[in-house]
Amino acid sequence: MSDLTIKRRVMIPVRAGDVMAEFISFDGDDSGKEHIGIFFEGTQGKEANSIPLVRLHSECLTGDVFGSGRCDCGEQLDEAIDLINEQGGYILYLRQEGRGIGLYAKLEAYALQDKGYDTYQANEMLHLPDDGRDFGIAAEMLKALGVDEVRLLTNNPDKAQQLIEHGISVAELVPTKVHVNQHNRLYLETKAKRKLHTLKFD
Ligand SMILES: Nc1nc2c(ncn2[C@@H]2O[C@H](COP(=O)(O)OP(=O)(O)OP(=O)(O)O)[C@@H](O)[C@H]2O)c(=O)[nH]1
Ligand SMILES: [Zn+2]
Repeated sequence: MSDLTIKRRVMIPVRAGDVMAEFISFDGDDSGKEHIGIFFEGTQGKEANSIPLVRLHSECLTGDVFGSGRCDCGEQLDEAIDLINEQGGYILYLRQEGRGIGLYAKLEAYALQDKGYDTYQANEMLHLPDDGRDFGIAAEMLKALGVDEVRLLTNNPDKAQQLIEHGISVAELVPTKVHVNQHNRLYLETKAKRKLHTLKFD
């Protein structure tokens, strides 16, 4: 049983009102992180996809809000809104900035990357975990939402693994596009090598 319960559901017209999204808060998460569920009803109708498309999106202020070219988070979030608004499902916006190390530490890691270290070496030099994220909270959020089976939008097999370990069925892995630019190629290649992300480059 999940200890999380839904606290509030509020409709917010996003993308300048083009897309209706329901933002959902939760009670019962001791971390105080304020993870958010975002529900999209789906423009294709319920019959098209009975299993919700779900993205576990780790917060990235630089990418999500400012469109940073150092990563692909902003583009992935846009892609997720497009697809999930069509097909119906949820974005779980997880407050796991910098793969869980926080924004200030991510900036420290970026400063080291500017000296030639890769993303994972930089975290090691800061004595921080290369990935401090626990996706168990996402499974609890899904259970509170009454969702026990998902189609998961990700290139990160660890997310699916962790959901399954916490009792959520993953019916399908839906890959995200590879949003490569002149700044983030090394970051994406490192991710593919170190984290077994399934990224297909041109
Ligand atoms: N520590 C650290 N975190 C980063 C760096 N670049 C991006 N991030 C964070 O990485 C998180 C996104 O995770 P990724 O590993 O890019 O992708 P993923 O979410 O595991 O996998 P996908 O579902 O395929 O997108 C966000 O929280 C970003 O803030 C970096 O250089 N160092
Ligand atoms: Zn990012």
